[in-house]
Amino acid sequence: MAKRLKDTLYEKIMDWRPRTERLMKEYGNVVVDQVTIGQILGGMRGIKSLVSDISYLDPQEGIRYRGYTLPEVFEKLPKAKGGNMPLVEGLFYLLLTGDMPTEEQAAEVADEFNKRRILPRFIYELIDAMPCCSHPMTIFSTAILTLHRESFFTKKYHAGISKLDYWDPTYEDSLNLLAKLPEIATYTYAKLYRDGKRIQSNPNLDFGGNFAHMMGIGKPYDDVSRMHFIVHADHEAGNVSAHTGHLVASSLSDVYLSISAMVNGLAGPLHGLANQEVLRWLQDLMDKMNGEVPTEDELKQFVWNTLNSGQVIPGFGHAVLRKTDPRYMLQREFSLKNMPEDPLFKVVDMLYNVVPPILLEQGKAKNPWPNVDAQSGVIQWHYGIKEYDFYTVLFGIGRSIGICANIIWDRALGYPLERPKSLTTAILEDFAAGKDVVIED
Ligand SMILES: CC(=O)SCCNC(=O)CCNC(=O)[C@H](O)C(C)(C)COP(=O)(O)OP(=O)(O)OC[C@H]1O[C@@H](n2cnc3c(N)ncnc32)[C@H](O)[C@@H]1OP(=O)(O)O
Ligand SMILES: O=C([O-])CC(=O)C(=O)O
Repeated sequence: MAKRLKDTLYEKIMDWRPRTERLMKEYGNVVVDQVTIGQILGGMRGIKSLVSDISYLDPQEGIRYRGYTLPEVFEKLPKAKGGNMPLVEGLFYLLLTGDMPTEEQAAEVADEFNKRRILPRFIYELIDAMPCCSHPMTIFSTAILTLHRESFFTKKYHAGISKLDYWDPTYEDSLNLLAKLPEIATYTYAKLYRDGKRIQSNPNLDFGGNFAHMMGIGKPYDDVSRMHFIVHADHEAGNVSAHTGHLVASSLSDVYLSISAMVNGLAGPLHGLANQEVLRWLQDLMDKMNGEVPTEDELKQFVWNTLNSGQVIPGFGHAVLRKTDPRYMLQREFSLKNMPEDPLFKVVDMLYNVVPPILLEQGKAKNPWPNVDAQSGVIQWHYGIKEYDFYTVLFGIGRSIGICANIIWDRALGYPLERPKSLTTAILEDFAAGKDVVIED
């Protein structure tokens, strides 16, 4: 019998703690980076000031989860029965422990999720009570926030638990929350777009398979869901959603408060919501073309019109990446294999060639290449989810997996309250003038 996940995690935590403690005690004064006025005013781009061992983003290569590139993750994780894609449960095991799980280890996570997936009645009532025009992300975030009253961490904290044990109830909260997300999302979808007609969850299915089942969409949507959740799980610690989750958790807000906050960050159009924006923008284009696939010249004109009206091209550019996003490539390969004749995919594929030279010619974007959001929505559209407002909820489910793993480790390693120092414009002007500015730490 393999060791239980929680025991494995505990051992890893005990091994890791001395590394962090030693860095802090013996090397706390080693300089890693310097900060310029441009960075302070420019959204802190490039400042090396966060730590996460769950994933690492190389500007050229893209994301690695626990050292594995995405193709390696997809190749090595245990696959779902009757599907071609890996189990989301296995990904959670990998992100949490750094070990590639066996089938048995992934099955243990599936079992844990299954035991915890039932939603309290008040969440259904809450979703039912939301105004009909609410954005699905608002409902998703509110439902997660409302689950806060279930927090095991908060109860333990009030009971006086030791700091060294914070990770344990955080782990329990994380599993309890992750297990419930597919039900929250699919109930929201049914309520908003299917007159409340929901499909009950099937405890015999895996996370992705059950999600597809509750959405009422047949194969290969189970694999599409698994791929989607895995691809979106983590993108190191500085992106808006991950950073928000970490920041809020740093005040010892529990996982429900932290994940609800991270979902709100994800819901912005420069971040996760860009996948919805891509579809909105493409639909606008298709309307103008009366449903016909545009010619390359028409597409170029549409891209220029968007730029000339002062808007961004959704799904292109990135704050860190300087090459085409491997998450884009992975989904593109899936599309070429499974839906090459989809008219919308054909336009997305044309954009792949058309947009980068235009962004280069415009000369503003540091990265003219497509990101994950340029490809994810068109796959959902192809398999029948045309309500693109819903797409970022799917992103949110995936991202919660990575951020819960991050928050558990934040607690395990005792990362403190996050509180950088802010300055005034006048102080920056003094720095700019070369004055001898002294600011007490
Ligand atoms: C999951 C994700 O979050 S992936 C990103 C999803 N977001 C999008 O796809 C939205 C479109 N892309 C963008 O707006 C940007 O590329 C971002 C927000 C992702 C990154 O922003 P930054 O790090 O500031 O990008 P960068 O340094 O290249 O920006 C420089 C200039 O190029 C512009 N630019 C960057 N990308 C684009 C784009 N896709 N279309 C038009 N202009 C762009 C910026 O708006 C900025 O203009 P400004 O000087 O007038 O302010
Ligand atoms: O890394 C970023 O800034 C944005 C992104 O692609 C993500 O969070 O998935």
